[in-house]
Amino acid sequence: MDKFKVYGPTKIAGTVAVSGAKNAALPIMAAALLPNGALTLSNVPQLNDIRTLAKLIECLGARVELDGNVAKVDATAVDKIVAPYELVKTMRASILVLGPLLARLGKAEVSFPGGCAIGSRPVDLHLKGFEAMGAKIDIRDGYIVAEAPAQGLKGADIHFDVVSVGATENLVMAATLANGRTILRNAAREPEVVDLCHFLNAMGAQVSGIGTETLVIDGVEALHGCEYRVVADRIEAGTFLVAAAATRGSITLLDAAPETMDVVLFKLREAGADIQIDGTTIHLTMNNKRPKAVSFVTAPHPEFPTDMQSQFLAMNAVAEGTAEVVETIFENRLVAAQEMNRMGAQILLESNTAKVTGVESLSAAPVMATDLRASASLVIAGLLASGETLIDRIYHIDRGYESIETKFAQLGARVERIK
Ligand SMILES: CC(=O)N[C@H]1[C@@H](OP(=O)(O)OP(=O)(O)OC[C@H]2O[C@@H](n3ccc(=O)[nH]c3=O)[C@H](O)[C@@H]2O)O[C@H](CO)[C@@H](O)[C@@H]1O
Ligand SMILES: C=C(OP(=O)(O)O)C(=O)O
Repeated sequence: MDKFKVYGPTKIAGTVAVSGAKNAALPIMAAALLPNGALTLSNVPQLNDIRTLAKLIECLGARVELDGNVAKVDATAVDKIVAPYELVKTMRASILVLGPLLARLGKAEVSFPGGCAIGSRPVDLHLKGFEAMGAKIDIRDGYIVAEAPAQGLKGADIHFDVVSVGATENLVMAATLANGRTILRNAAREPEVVDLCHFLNAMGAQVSGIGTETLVIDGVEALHGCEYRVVADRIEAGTFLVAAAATRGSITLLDAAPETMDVVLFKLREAGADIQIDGTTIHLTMNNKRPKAVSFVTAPHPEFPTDMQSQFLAMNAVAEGTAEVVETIFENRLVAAQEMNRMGAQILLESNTAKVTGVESLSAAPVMATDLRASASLVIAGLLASGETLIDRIYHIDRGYESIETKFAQLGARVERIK
């Protein structure tokens, strides 16, 4: 299993380009099962999760070509309905083939998904939504076995009890080819959901209310191929900005989507960062100052994203003052705190709250990455610590960050992969 050796302390300084968003590219590739005709997707990040999803849609009968950051997909011949455990187990987003398969072929058998161990992550909202559209759902041998009525899924008025990115995505995809109108209430408004909806419309779908909590989808007969560019990754961008802020450094991010990052930019400014935005370029400098501790509560978009919580925890660990970080989305997502404490941080965990008292500096220790963003936060902690921090289980990072060690090298930091 690969490890990272991070050399610290170091200060981030330099320019780096932001990749396409993993969490937009994944649903978009699942939605690529919907149309008759060829698709060309650009700005697709080169990640293990993308390769896994490519394999998954290939095994359902799609033709997929991954070439650098371009994915060509032709799902005209899709005819298989089983998404097998071996592919689905590593990745949460695999559940997103369920909606497109049901809409396109009227049947699907999808293994229960894996993904980061950040909580129990049920899929009840997805299944309830499909049932409201007329599907029959059974659970057999660890698989979700779903079947649409003979005449196809029917439009429905669905209210989500909890805001769910995945359930919104799955249902919006299924609704594009359903009979009649579907209304999704209390829908997720994350930029990745917005990007998926724009992609669906580029293929001829009729989705309105995009970016609001009520999505209205009028089913169409068929979707067609198109060319589409995936939105920039706001979480990758945020991760590099926090690394710069925590290390009292400066950074220029190219190809970013600052309009998707309001609350993160706001919190970084509260921490003392000087941030300038020029189109898709973001400049941040700390003017060599220590960051100030910032408190926040994670919640669905447009509130503070849970996927940025651990990185801010690392910054708070060395910030001036104290902060309270409350995680409301996933019950097991503050685990990086314990690893940071082993590096000298002072973080007190009480249920879903982390109370952080900033210390002057951290010291290197062997640590274990337990999920994707926790891993990224441990890299940031490693940059802050004096000595060589060895991070185990970095396969999580490879699921979600394109060439992270190369990008850190461009920023003057030494993050070495040990095979
Ligand atoms: C591949 C992808 O895009 N992953 C993102 C997606 O995950 P994912 O789509 O899994 O997250 P959801 O938005 O669905 O989860 C939000 C909350 O709803 C709960 N829930 C969800 C579905 C369901 O059927 N029942 C239920 O109770 C979850 O347990 C969680 O507490 O959104 C999360 C929240 O922004 C992000 O952290 C993940 O990075
Ligand atoms: C939790 C994440 O990913 P996944 O939903 O794929 O586990 C993430 O991107 O931070």
